[in-house]
Amino acid sequence: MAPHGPNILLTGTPGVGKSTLGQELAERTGLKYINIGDVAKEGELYEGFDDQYKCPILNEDRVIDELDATLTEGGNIVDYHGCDFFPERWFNIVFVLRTDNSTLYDRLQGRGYSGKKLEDNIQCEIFQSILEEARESYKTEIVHELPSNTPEDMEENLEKIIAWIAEWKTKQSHN
Ligand SMILES: Nc1ncnc2c1ncn2[C@@H]1O[C@H](COP(=O)(O)OP(=O)(O)O)[C@@H](O)[C@H]1O
Repeated sequence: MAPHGPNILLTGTPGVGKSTLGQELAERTGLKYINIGDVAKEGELYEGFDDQYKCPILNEDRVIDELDATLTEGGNIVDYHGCDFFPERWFNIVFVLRTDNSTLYDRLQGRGYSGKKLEDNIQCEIFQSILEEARESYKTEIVHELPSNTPEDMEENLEKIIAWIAEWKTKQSHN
């Protein structure tokens, strides 16, 4: 039995609610919440700067090296707006959060996004780019979409994931 619990990936376009859900889920389950953006910032795991988006470029290999031991142990909730560079073996389940365009637009504007950055993120959601990325990177049966528009959605998502964790643990104890 894996004593630390499963590894869960929360992914989706920026602003869909990954960190809000992930932090609350960690509080309720005792799993460890890992925000890839924060890990990169703390360890300065970057390789250059993106002039168009005015943000540093993630050094994906260094992020993987930094987290591999923790993820191999299990019991983590990982939050990132991308999913194709993580080792497939890291995750037991992948949730792709989805938000309606107008709601996402308001959230990103509220966060100070504007111009091309705002439009590109809305397009990313319209084209369901992250959902496709997840389906290409993991077994489709472990990839699940979750609506993330309202506080009620968030509560339902929490309950759904907590129920899944309980089921996962039961299965582990029978192995
Ligand atoms: N299910 C939800 N219903 C309403 N507001 C939400 C929901 N999920 C997130 N939010 C709000 O949307 C904003 C972006 O959420 P955040 O968790 O930072 O997104 P992400 O981590 O995906 O970038 C925050 O202001 C948060 O309070």
